[in-house]
Amino acid sequence: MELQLALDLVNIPEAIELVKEVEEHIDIVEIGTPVVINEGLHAVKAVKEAFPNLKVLADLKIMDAAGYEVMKASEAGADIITILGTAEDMSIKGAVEEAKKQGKKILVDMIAVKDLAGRAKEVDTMGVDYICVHTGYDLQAVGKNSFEDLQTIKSVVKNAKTAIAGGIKLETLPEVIKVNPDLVIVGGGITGQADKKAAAAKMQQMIKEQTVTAGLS
Ligand SMILES: O=C(CO)[C@H](O)[C@H](O)COP(=O)(O)O
Repeated sequence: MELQLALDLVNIPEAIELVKEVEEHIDIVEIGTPVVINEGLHAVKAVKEAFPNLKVLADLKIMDAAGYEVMKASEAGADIITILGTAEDMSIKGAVEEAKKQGKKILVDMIAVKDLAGRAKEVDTMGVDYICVHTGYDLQAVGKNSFEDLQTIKSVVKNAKTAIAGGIKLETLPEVIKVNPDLVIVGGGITGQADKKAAAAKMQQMIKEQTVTAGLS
């Protein structure tokens, strides 16, 4: 099980400072959609250059022109690129094809997918690397989370790795990791803490303990 730090509300220098604090406790840095909107793919390039040993995920939430956008993110140094589960099958297949050409990975974000089990089964046949349940900020604001959705995809996904994002905090992490996703994505649960390093370290420790308990190490 891996830990991904999501950076959504920072500029490039702030992103680099933040990652410096927690780099030893995370596996993947996400350049969040708002950062890409504000800074462009320069943010992906700058973070990858500053931390070549960390994987960088570009949260483009691609909806169309997938092959081209995967190519541009790959050129900027992204290791993993996101596409929406609500995109056309042809777009998802195009993203996978380009990612394979570039030696990169595709994460499908299932935000706003209505038939989660059905769509997860379909997407799982398309060669994607990760399928991620996600409660976005707008639904977090009304008290929603993706914990049950994680169980749903765990029961139907046979090929891809599973991931979860959206409002995960230290207090709710145990509920998440007991379902054994392959990837846990945390933004505000680390970046909103006064001691970010301690929060990331604690989360990493809890994930490692669960991975050993489940015999997945
Ligand atoms: O993709 C995102 C928002 O669309 C966020 O990066 C993701 O939800 C993780 O951040 P947080 O833990 O703060 O919810």
